[in-house]
Amino acid sequence: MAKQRILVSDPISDIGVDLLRNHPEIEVDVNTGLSPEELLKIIPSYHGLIIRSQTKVTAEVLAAATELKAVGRAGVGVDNVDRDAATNHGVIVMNTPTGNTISTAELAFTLMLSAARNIGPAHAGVLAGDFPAARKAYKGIEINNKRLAVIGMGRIGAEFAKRAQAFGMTVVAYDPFLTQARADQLKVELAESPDAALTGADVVTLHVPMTDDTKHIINADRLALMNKGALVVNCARGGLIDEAALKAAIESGHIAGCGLDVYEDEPPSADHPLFNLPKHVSFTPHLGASTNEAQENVGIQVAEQLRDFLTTGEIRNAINMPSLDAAALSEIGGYLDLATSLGKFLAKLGPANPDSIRVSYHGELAEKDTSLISRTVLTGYLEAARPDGQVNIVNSPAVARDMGLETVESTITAQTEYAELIVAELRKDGKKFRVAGTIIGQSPRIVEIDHLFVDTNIKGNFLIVRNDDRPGIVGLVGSALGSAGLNIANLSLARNKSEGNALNVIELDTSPSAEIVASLSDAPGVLSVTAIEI
Ligand SMILES: NC(=O)C1=CN([C@@H]2O[C@H](COP(=O)(O)OP(=O)(O)OC[C@H]3O[C@@H](n4cnc5c(N)ncnc54)[C@H](O)[C@@H]3O)[C@@H](O)[C@H]2O)C=CC1
Ligand SMILES: O=C(O)C(=O)COP(=O)(O)O
Repeated sequence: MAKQRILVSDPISDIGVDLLRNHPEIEVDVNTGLSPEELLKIIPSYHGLIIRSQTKVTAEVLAAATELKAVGRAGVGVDNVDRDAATNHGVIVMNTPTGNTISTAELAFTLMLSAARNIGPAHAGVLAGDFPAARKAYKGIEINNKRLAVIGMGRIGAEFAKRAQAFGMTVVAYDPFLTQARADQLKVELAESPDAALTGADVVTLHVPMTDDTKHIINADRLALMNKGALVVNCARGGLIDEAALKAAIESGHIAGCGLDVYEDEPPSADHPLFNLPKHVSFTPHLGASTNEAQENVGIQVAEQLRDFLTTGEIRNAINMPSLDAAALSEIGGYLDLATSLGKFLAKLGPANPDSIRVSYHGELAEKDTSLISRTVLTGYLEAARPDGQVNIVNSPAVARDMGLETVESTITAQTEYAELIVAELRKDGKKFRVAGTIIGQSPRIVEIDHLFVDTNIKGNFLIVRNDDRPGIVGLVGSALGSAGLNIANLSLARNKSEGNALNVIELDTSPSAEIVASLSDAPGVLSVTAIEI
């Protein structure tokens, strides 16, 4: 295998970089602080890209990244990656969701306390020699017995809530994906809307991803619902807050102040409107994940994830693919080659312009997570149409969707004569065409083509011959192949008695020429000949 080249374009821990450097199949370049133009220029030669929040992985970068297979985000937020473009280009995007949870929760909590107690302005006052003036100016707010609204009760939100409860706050959460059971476990009140959470709140802290739905989730109307003298804390993403509305609410005296780690535009300019407020403000430069511990965690995790994906195909923490850890990969890995082959057989033998592609599972396989096998069948099918590497397991569902091809997966526990069976089927205008395969011993086999039982390898040069079911035709085909110097490695015959025809799956040592395929097609009694190379 040629070496996999990884570019690390934002600073990650040395331990993570060394882990990649020490792998014999990986070559790593650390090149941080690149301009967008510089990144565009060098990205075409890399298979993997490791980033934090600075590097913008735009549609333009992804279009230029012709060899790129994976982007690894050492951290949580992937709003700096054009996820749809990545998926369309077949690039997997992974993050490291757990490594910086505690650090970020701790910083957000610190920002709340700092804003409440004027730590920033008071510190500056002491250093400026204004001790008595600072003592007078910076009377604070207690958080004990106050009502905290947490918007987004995921990993960081939950850690913040635990700390707040320990400090005597009552907690209300708005998170449409939070179950009542989890809310009960966390001992938090569950609000039905952001408005309900904010009404009567003394502090709000934000822990949601930045999406079209969450942009400006904190606006003038919602700030007005909070209690007078409330605080706003944001350690998630700047765009969650309408900063102009926040500034106006603080200036009006309704909101006391804010603790912010993130800004609508980063880096913010020195004359950012919120920076000239006199008190109850605390600002940090996007430091949530910047601790020794968090950086070591996410640096190691991202390096391991990228290494494993590029060298073994294991998928962890992907945001545009189902994940597949080593255990699951070893459980279904053997079926992936079979799945590719089923897809390719469908493409060559099935009807043109089908309406849908279906994959169904019989036997024990029906109880496993088969989503990657189904994707692989689909990918094998679509690769036949786009053999230039444009389709892979990441983008095949999107490609199918764009083509209007419906994809269906089903599991059928009814037994077949095989312990496990994968059936891949194309449907068009109500008509069905199917190919089925299984693993016999250690060996994946195609065992059925269009309801006729065969037994053949999944890879090789195949000639699929349909002919009248009468004497002499197999001999005729065999001698024609022999005269063309083509050696038969395996032959599987099936007959369709009711229709009076037969199917031969002939495996050859070398691929047949177009001329021999054409001349066999014209032979008497031969109905069709298809060459498939897998
Ligand atoms: N300042 C910094 O350096 C850091 C910032 N972050 C940011 O913190 C945020 C949260 O991170 P985690 O807690 O690890 O993520 P998470 O995925 O564990 O939690 C996010 C929560 O938001 C909820 N959610 C999604 N859409 C929502 C909506 N429309 N309204 C309300 N809730 C919604 C989800 O159900 C989930 O529970 C992310 O945006 C991440 O980018 C994370 C780490 C460091
Ligand atoms: O993990 C996140 O979402 C963060 O915002 C951390 O960003 P950073 O890796 O410090 O650039």
